[in-house]
Amino acid sequence: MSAPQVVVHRDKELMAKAAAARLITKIVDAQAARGSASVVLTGGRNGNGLLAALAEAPARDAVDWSRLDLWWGDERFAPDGDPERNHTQAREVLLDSVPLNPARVHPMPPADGPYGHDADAAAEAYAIELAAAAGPEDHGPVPSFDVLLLGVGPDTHVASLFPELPAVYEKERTVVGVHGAPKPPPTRISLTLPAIRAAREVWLLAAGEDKANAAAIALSGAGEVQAPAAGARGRSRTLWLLDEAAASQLPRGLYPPASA
Ligand SMILES: O=C(O)[C@H](O)[C@@H](O)[C@H](O)[C@H](O)COP(=O)(O)O
Repeated sequence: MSAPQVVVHRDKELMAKAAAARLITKIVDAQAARGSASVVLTGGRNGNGLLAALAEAPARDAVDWSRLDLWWGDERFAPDGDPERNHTQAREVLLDSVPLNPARVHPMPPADGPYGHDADAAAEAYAIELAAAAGPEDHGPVPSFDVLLLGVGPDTHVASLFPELPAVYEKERTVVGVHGAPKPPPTRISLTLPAIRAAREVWLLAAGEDKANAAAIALSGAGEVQAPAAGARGRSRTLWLLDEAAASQLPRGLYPPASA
């Protein structure tokens, strides 16, 4: 597992733009090297902020959108099209305005789909879909995602893995149903830490004063059960993208701010 790198930007707007530019380059390079790219999206303000910046990026269409595989790190278990769903929000800010191949876009099952209101069955179905997309060169029953994006909660949660709740202890399954999440809605679907750690690169996004404590805890050696963000590591890279407010409690000696 790669040790975290930290890049600090002046504010959340610049962080979103810089992260979008970084993601475009990563996707273009992966497509040049392997013919396609795979990215795992995250929900929340910072995750959607990155997608909105991507939609406006001058280099946006350097990406061959038809050869991009999109997955989700977590989902609020709500009916298809519900404004609360991460998939709905991603469509609104970016996905509906770029020429993706729908067969390569993999939203997590909605609550009114084939699994009804059974989040655990929906999670199992997504795990099967991931396993079907994995190849012999991949690390376990998930594809080797080029970039797995994660927003970070003020309690250090990532995806829908909340401190000390059952999902963060999962070591075998790649996708689980989440019940009683402290961040509404209470019922969710989430990749587990083993699935997150199969990614080539994991990028964690945190902006704002309310994330400063979480970033400091996760980057100062906390355990993954108490601080799930601390367990979100990529195989070859773990990158924290912060604004100055979210970086304000980091031990300066460890992570001097990079260029703003
Ligand atoms: O479904 C969700 O809510 C997200 O996937 C969640 O993990 C989010 O990324 C964090 O809670 C940070 O959210 P903010 O960026 O809005 O603080």
